[in-house]
Amino acid sequence: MPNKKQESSLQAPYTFDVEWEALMDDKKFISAFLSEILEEYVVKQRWYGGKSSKLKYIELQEYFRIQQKGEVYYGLLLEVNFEEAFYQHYFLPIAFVSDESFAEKDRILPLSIKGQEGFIIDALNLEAFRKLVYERIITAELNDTTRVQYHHSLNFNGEPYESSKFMGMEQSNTSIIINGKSVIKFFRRIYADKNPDYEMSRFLSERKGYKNTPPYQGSLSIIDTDNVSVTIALMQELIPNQGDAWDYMLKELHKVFSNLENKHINVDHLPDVQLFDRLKINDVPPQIIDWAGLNVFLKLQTLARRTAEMHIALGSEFEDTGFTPTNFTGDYEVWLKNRLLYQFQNRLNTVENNLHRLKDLSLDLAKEFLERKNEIRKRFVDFDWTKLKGERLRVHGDYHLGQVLVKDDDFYLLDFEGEPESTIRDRKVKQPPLKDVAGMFRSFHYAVYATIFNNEDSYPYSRGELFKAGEILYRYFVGVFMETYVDLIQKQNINIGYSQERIFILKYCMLEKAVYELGYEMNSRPLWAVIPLQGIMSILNKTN
Ligand SMILES: Nc1ncnc2c1ncn2[C@@H]1O[C@H](COP(=O)(O)OP(=O)(O)O)[C@@H](O)[C@H]1O
Ligand SMILES: O=P(O)(O)O[C@H]1O[C@H](CO)[C@@H](O[C@H]2O[C@H](CO)[C@@H](O)[C@H](O)[C@H]2O)[C@H](O)[C@H]1O
Repeated sequence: MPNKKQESSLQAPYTFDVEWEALMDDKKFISAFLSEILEEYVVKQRWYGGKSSKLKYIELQEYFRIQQKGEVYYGLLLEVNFEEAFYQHYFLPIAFVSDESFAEKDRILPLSIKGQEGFIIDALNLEAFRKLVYERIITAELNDTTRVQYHHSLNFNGEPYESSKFMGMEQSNTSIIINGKSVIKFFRRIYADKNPDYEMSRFLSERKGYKNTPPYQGSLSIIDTDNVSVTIALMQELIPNQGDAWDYMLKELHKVFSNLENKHINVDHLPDVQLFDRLKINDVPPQIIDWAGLNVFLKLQTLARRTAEMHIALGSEFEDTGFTPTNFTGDYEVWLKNRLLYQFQNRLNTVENNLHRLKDLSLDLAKEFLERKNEIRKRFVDFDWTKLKGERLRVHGDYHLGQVLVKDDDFYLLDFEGEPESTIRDRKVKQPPLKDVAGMFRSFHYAVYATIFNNEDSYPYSRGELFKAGEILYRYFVGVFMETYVDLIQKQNINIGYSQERIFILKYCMLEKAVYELGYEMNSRPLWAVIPLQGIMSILNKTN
């Protein structure tokens, strides 16, 4: 493939004799802007997901105008090409400002156009831009047939714009809070399709009236040159909250582990239970309730109820083929195995190449992971669709405690974009709903081990005892969640399979998730790789 990197042609001070409205048609500007300016700018952004690969060149895939009453901004769709022979698309909205005080952050380029000095900046920094997008959404025509399409839900009457600010959370997209009541999430990584977050948000809240996700309010999408609708932004109601369920769980677990000492608990005397056994609260032994407290189990029941209700809504569609439930098939089996074996090979390579970055327990577990590769591979191959009687549905796809907001005594489910590594098509494939449940169980396991590793010194127990107590607690969490989830979903006639099928799918999906997580952690926070490694071994070592 020819290297498209352009020769340097843009000289500071960057001066152009065209209006801002015509700048994007200036080929000299475009080629220099992409190769000299954006290549440096993009790689430094929090939202840029190509940091572990080598950028080759950037192309402008397309651009569109975001405009109102003579006020013009450009939405750029950038195609970032990598030396490793793949590419990613990113959305970057740009504005030209002549007042330096508007260009304090995310300044991309100083330039002079038609004698007017100023800066190109990321338009999201500009209140006028955020206001414009909000106003265009709330005043959108019902059937917008233009290329840049704004949409608002008929359930939503947008109030006049008053204020906006960045959400300010650690996130891979960029969310803006409007009037303290709405959130507009501008997707940064763009796929040539409707974003699953948009599709699921609209389907669940607008079409099915599911209450425990932020109601869909509106969106911005473009019709690209191939006539495909590409989601650029999603607007939802802001849910006032007390943080996410991950932080909530870590606080609860710290109390539970501290109780080991406070309540003089001998870990060897804690009653145990089989993983996946269904438990009503009354089935949880008094010693366990005394140790962990009743509240956390009640909360898990609520979370299980909200999860089941989400799947009941997702399984109740009979018209829109993107959502209608379906069965297991041979094609699904081939797709699944190909994907998982490819992912597993990638994880083996990542671990092999990064062993030098691991030590102590991580290193021991990573070596065991490599030694047991054939056993793991066999588990992935051991999937026979003819034995499975349950349904497949559209699912959350990346369900974990960090995707759940805590509000009073209830939970709200967020971020239906799916696993960041999967292709957009793979994210829309219907899956057993237990895949989400398995994701949540992995998250419980994560939270248990994160609590132990974060606070080990403050619990006067050996690591072996803490692991043992943690695994027991985890099994009770799983059991209580299972009982509420399975009971509710079966009452609503969603077929998640017979008892052995359910356990098979949960184990299969948990191994899949833990292997996925191993790659995620090795790439983003290697110190955490010990948690999925511990999870993989705990799944492999379970005999039943
Ligand atoms: N509608 C909402 N109401 C309240 N907080 C929200 C809402 N949407 C997102 N958030 C907050 O922003 C964070 C990031 O949102 P998320 O959709 O997960 O973005 P990303 O896809 O960029 O990770 C969430 O964890 C949550 O704390
Ligand atoms: O929230 P994202 O959609 O970006 O999901 C990615 O990042 C998650 C971490 O923030 C990662 O989740 C893993 O770590 C969580 C604790 O931080 C834990 O609760 C999850 O169970 C575990 O999978 C997720 O896998 C990744 O896709």
